[in-house]
Amino acid sequence: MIEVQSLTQQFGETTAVDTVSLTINDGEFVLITGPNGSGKTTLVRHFNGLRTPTSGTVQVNAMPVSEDVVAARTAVGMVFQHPQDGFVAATIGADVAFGPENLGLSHDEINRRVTNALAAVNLSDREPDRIDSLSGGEMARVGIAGALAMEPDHLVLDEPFTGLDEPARQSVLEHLKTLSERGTSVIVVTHDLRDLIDCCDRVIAMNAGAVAIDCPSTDARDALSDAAVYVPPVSEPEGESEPESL
Ligand SMILES: Nc1ncnc2c1ncn2[C@@H]1O[C@H](COP(=O)(O)OP(=O)(O)OP(=O)(O)O)[C@@H](O)[C@H]1O
Repeated sequence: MIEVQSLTQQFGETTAVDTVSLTINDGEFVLITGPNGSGKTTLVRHFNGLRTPTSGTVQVNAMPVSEDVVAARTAVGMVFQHPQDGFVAATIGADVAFGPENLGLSHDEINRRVTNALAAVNLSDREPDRIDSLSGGEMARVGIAGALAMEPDHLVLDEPFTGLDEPARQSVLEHLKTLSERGTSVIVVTHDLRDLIDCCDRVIAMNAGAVAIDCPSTDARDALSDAAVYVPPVSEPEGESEPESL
């Protein structure tokens, strides 16, 4: 469980996160949406201690993040945009294996995790390929695979679908649904609600650092439409979405 209590993050005059309290239960699939600059990324960076709160607390699995950042980083996997900044190895296979290797797992277990993670992002059998030969979308998929291979209790993905083609998007989405059904909390920060809204359990919309909407996914279309957030229909082709506003 991730519990956020009265979390505030100030950057100079800017209040990026404003007194946010929320709980994310094990196995919940949560979308966090909202306009640019509404505080989504700053909020989720607190889930594994990448930021220090101005005030308030975050607890992961009942342990304050500030008291055990290592435990929080083990429990909460993060996938950010620009994964190339975090690559540590020359090939896809070596990079995805790097995290599990550091957990001291057996060779067979590492292989199992790498194989599953690469299958989830449609990169099966690409272990030997050099990272520096990949396209942007392929790099994004390797970044996701690296986090999946860690099999964290909670998985946070910030705009994970940017640059992914539709088969890769569907494959990752299916994998995230399965993870959540098996008890992993999945938290996706996105502007691209499309079919995600029908796959998740809950939608949180932020505005000006605060939680503006927090509702079950079944109520989300009405709630977001009342708040003037544009939700494209499921069948709408890519590229025809209008920007959302809140
Ligand atoms: N390191 C920082 N230093 C100063 N201001 C920051 C920093 N990080 C974020 N901010 C500010 O905090 C506010 C919230 O930013 P944040 O990136 O959390 O929003 P977001 O909802 O994730 O936006 P986007 O949809 O554009 O990714 C913005 O006004 C941003 O400029």
